[in-house]
Amino acid sequence: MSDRRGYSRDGSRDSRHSSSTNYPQNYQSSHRSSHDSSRSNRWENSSRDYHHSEENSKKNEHTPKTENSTVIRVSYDIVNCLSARGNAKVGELQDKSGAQIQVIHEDDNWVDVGVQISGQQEQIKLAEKMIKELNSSTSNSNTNSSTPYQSSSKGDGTSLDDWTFNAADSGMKKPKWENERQLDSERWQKPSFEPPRRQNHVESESRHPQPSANTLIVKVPSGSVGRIIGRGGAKINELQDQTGARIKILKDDDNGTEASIQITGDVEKQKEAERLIKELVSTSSFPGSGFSTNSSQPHTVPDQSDVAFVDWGAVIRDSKEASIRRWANSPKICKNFYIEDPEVAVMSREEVEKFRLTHNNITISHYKSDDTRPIPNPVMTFAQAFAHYPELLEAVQNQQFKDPSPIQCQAWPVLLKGHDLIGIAQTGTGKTLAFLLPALIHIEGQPVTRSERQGPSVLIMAPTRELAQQIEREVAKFPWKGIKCLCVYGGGDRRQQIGAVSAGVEIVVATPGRLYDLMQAGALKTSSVSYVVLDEADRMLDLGFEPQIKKILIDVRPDRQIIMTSATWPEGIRRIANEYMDNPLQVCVGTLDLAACHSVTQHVEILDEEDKRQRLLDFIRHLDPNDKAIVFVGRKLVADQVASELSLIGISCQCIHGDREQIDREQALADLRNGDVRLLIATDVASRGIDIKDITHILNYDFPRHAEEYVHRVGRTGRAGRTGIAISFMTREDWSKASDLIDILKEANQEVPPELIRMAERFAAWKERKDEERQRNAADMGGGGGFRGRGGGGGGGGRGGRRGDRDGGFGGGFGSRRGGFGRDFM
Ligand SMILES: Nc1ncnc2c1ncn2[C@@H]1O[C@H](COP(=O)(O)OP(=O)(O)OP(=O)(O)O)[C@@H](O)[C@H]1O
Repeated sequence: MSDRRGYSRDGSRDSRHSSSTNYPQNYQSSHRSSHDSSRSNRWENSSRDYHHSEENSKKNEHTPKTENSTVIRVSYDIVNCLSARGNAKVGELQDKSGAQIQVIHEDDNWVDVGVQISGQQEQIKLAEKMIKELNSSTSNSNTNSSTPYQSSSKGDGTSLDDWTFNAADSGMKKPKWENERQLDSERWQKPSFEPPRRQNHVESESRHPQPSANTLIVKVPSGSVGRIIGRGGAKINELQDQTGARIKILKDDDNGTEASIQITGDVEKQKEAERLIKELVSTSSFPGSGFSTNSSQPHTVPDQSDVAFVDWGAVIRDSKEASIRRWANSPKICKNFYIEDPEVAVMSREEVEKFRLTHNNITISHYKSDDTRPIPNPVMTFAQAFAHYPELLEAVQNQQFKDPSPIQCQAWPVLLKGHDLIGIAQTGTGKTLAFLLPALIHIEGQPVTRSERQGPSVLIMAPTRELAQQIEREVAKFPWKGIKCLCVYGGGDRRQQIGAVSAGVEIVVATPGRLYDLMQAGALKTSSVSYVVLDEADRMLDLGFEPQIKKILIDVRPDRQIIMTSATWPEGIRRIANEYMDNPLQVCVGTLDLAACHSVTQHVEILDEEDKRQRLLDFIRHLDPNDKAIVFVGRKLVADQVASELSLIGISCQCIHGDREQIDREQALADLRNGDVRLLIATDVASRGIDIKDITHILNYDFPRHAEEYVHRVGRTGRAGRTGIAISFMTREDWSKASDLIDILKEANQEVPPELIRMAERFAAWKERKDEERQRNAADMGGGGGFRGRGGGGGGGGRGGRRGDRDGGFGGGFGSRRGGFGRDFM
């Protein structure tokens, strides 16, 4: 009988292995994660626990636990706390409670925020209790602060100290290897529910003011508080980063018209923060945005009429001029190396349009409307781009590529002409080579000889170590003129990296954090850098690298050439483009909407959480021995659990996530690349850029939090013109993501399961009901205006132009994607 849930290579479901209960040979060895004895102990221990948990699950067979979901409403203070440091607290609470916790950001609600908790009843209860504790720890520190936490379910008042015991007593699975972790990490120590470090710091300062930590209290209209906090705390974090002061929302006044903002730090920082807050409040559409200050320190704070508003336009102009002055005496650089091939030059307009259309609809446009420079025609062959660099052409031809990919056809003329470029093309379509070959020519063509330069000429920034290493590997495929490339990333040997930089390299590929670190230490000089690439720029912003990127770019000469590439182009990244690029040309292949690679067949399965494990086994069972698959999960803990459980039943696999040692992460990818294992369990640390050509299947075991991540995960298969299959498990907790997924499936002409459509409809109806309820509540409160009133003009800001930025949609996780969202889940 056919197993209707099997998938064949061409994407159709088949029954090839339905009668077999054995796993393919390749999946029968043990889990290859061990490089040291402690780790192998860990897997041995987990083996015992796995069997133990199997016994438990057998015992529980007749008392199935149902997945539930509840939504509680919490204040922005709590959300700040939850989402700070890349949602560290959410990850921690999820790990501890076993529940899924998701903040539901609503566009037009500045009053409070819904937090959805899903899982087993006891998990929900536990998570709720912990959030509640979090709430009280936050509100305790906010003297006189009211407690805006409301919950639809009751807490029993058990203290957190009890929780450690409750977790064990509740029968929650806690394998031995996790206990082992308890010894060397704080993860399983008695839970501490302090707010993240920065907030903590504020609190301790406010309780015990120190001479250097001055405190300034600023009054603002209550209705403007939401704007100061920003979505998920994004604005307040930005203000803190920008000024160095610590900012805390204290409370409403008695009649709810004013709120107090506490600013801590030295006087200059306070003033700067106050000025920015004032500007923010004054530019809001809140009527009568009064503003008052009251400081515990002797410095006088002018009232509103005395404070001059900052002309940011002028500030930016000044800073640009200062930068030009700073670099005025630097040697000239050359950016235009383009000699247009005669065949390309004579292409008629119609021919150019036809070529672009038939090459996956290449579009190219000026990014800024007042830019009128001519747009170069695309090249059609490698020779048309590189005939003047025969050795480079030979290196390309050695790769046996048939033709340039569409992004390469159009990007090469643009980059060789010296323009800045925004390059958006589907996953696996050769974006790396698109920026790399012009980079090599740029390095070689500078007037200052390589030996006279003060450091590298090309900086390539990438969001993850693995992607940085992959780019380095791609560079190595094109040896030319002895150009050297170095990859630096956090987790690598810093001293060795410094030594290698000092020895002289032309290209540095780096993650922004380590790059900035080396620059700060004076080990890496950027005075000769004239070509900068931000690869997967949107992801770098998600991971909170924006401050480092900005600081790095300040230290690079302003007339440099900049390239940004990605398969997805959310709103946040446009800001960086506007700020740092010089009239870029934007090349887009395919649609600018989120689009998965069309050579991937996409399937969606709607199931219950508890059925996932079985379906995973079915999936593995139906793989061919030559297939290779990545199974994406949402959390590091789940990655470990799945990998260990598979290994225990004889299925060989590797595992990669952000908590693993760098050497293990590298080994995991190497094993998959070499075919030593054919199955990789991964978090989103592997969702971008990883280029392993023969990956045939992607399984989204946990559905991703953002539409962009869906597109990138799916893009690990079907690369460079191959085909692939992606299967996504969705549970009802993922209902907020259904609509965006439908759009992506439709765009790629994929089958849309009716169940998915119903899921999207149910979510839309729920959202509409909630909106109406909120409107009714606001009307009952007399139109808002108080702290808890509607913020008026503040709503809607920051909505991405891309679907993936929709809150309540894919972004239904934490809307604040800055400040390191992804990191703790990777
Ligand atoms: N013109 C080409 N023809 C065939 N293969 C190519 C061509 N250019 C690059 N490749 C290969 O295609 C693979 C994917 O390229 P690359 O990693 O640059 O894709 P990408 O667009 O950056 O994908 P992602 O968005 O997933 O990072 C690489 O192995 C690369 O060597």
